[in-house]
Amino acid sequence: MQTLNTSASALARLPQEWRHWINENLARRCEPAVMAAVMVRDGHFDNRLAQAAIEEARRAWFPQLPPAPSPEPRVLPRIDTSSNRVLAGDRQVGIVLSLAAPRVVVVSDLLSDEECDELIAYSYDRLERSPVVADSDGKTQVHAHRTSRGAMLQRAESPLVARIEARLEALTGWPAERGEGLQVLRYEKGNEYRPHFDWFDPALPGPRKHLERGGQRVATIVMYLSDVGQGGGTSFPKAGLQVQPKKGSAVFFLNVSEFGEPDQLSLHAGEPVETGVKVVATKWMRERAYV
Ligand SMILES: O=C(O)CCC(=O)C(=O)O
Ligand SMILES: [Fe+2]
Repeated sequence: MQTLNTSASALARLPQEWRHWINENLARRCEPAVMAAVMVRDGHFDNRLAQAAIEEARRAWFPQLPPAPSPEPRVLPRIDTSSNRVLAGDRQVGIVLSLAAPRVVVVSDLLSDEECDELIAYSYDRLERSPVVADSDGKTQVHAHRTSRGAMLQRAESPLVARIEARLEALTGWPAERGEGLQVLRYEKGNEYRPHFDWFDPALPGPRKHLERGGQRVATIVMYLSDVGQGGGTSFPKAGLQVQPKKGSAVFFLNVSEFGEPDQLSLHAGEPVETGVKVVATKWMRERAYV
């Protein structure tokens, strides 16, 4: 990733072809936020730099266009990591690890063994090969990068599901309504979820469609419903961090920066399971109500 000093002229620091590209796209009335997303994805520029350069170009070349609203810090899901225990509604949860960037928190004792077993049994008959979102049209499709089987649950579809969602709401301060239903995933030997982002790329037509309903996926919590023999960790390659599944524990992470923009550091993977079976329940938290 190119991170350049944004205090001097951001525009002057860009390669000429990118200055041209900005000029052409401003002329086409392209949205600055989408332009910045393309620059991050294809030019590997820092988001701040891309935004500063686009705004500078607008002022210099297209003063008649309105300025892009300056990004403001967002209220995001958060877990209180000021002590080693936190009350999550009906249950005391342990804080095991807290990382600043990317923001990752590992918690223990989020679910009881009985709750884990009940959720596995409850969803077992509904498991189907897990899909990914296509870049072109946003439809879901199976892909070699994601080989687990999974079941998409509705919010509050059973008393157990509702209880877990209420606990997550208390833990993260994020209303259950601003989130998709739980997704139970089962990984058998060799199954994995290769490195990916949970955020939708606003620069791609398919994922962009998913932003219309509920906005960005701002945070994720992956709850481990089983232990696993070997392999199967949740890894964050850009942070050199790996979290090994432990029944009842969970890993929470933010997918966006404090300004709500896609965070490149949030890249993560479900490593291939070598022995045993890994079962998780993922909750994707959205910017707004997901209805
Ligand atoms: O299985 C894992 O450890 C990660 C799952 C994941 O990344 C997801 O469900 O988005
Ligand atoms: Fe993920």
